[in-house]
Amino acid sequence: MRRYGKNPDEDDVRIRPNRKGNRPRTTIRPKHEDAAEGMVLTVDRGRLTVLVDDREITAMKARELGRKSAVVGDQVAVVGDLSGAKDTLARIVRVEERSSVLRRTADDTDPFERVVVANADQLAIVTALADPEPRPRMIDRCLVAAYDAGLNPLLVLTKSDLAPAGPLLETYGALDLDYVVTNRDELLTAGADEVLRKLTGRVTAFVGHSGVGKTTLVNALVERQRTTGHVNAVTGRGRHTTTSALALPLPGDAGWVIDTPGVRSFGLAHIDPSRVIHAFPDLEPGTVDCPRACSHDEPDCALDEWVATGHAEPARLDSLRRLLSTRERREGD
Ligand SMILES: Nc1nc2c(ncn2[C@@H]2O[C@H](COP(=O)(O)OP(=O)(O)OP(=O)(O)O)[C@@H](O)[C@H]2O)c(=O)[nH]1
Ligand SMILES: [Zn+2]
Repeated sequence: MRRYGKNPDEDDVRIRPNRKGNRPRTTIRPKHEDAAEGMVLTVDRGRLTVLVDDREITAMKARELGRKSAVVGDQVAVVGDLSGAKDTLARIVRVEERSSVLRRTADDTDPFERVVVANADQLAIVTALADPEPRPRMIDRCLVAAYDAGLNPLLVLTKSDLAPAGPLLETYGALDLDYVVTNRDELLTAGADEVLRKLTGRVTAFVGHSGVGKTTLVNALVERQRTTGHVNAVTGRGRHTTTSALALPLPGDAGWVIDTPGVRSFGLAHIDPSRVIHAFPDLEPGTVDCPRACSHDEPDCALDEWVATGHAEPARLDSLRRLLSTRERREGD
């Protein structure tokens, strides 16, 4: 089930005045200076849905982009028919520089490494507290992917009616993670405000295994828009067509949720330990005395001394080492 808010037949799209209308034209980009900027909402076999102002436009890559791909979350420049009318097709002539990339490494079922989402700043790791049982290995892998990509990890623990969150949170205590605990009844009666607070002002990519309640949660987050009257053009099209990620706006321009169906965990072969350690500012300075290309889990690693001399908590080093060791495990662990 993937429902998300809007009835595709509703024709209630509110067009806002062009917020960028008075932006001075730049002379730095002589080509396509008339291009409009937009955000990629979803990708379906070469057709991209791009939000330009408040219009959903179908576009394809211009030939000049070559092999460069545009993914969900990308800011792109589009030219051509930008009306968003049926059967029109605009062209993407430029993909703007990305502030972050969330990658998926090649695995058995998909031989290509891909960028899954661009420009996210948070990764929501959706895990049920029971049914299905939490899989700490999977959470660890997602954490490593988040740290590697420079995204803030957010643990979203669902189905709190079935089991307490305490034991799982204890496992991650040393990481001082952002988290939120929720369940379906609460979402349906009290609303999703508590979760929304963690998403406000951010672009959050959601990952989670099948059955953890991700759809229930995302629906609750997006559903509210109907009742608040903030209508968006995003959710009508392309919803059921694709396994691509899908960007959904939060009510009141509060941020974006990017659902990533089919991305249940991350292959981690591409991950560079030094980028992961960057997420451990208390440990990072201790690595200056490490041997070159230290795995940080070897006898000469300087982090043992760093912790022994009281610069950081031993539990933090344990957590870091546990995370780094997940790189050797297979996807699906
Ligand atoms: N007990 C309980 N069940 C829940 C809760 N949230 C969702 N469920 C049930 O768990 C099942 C999976 O929920 P979904 O929201 O479809 O989960 P999903 O992660 O999107 O799973 P897929 O649709 O398979 O990708 C459904 O039967 C839901 O009714 C909850 O908070 N508590
Ligand atoms: Zn080291």
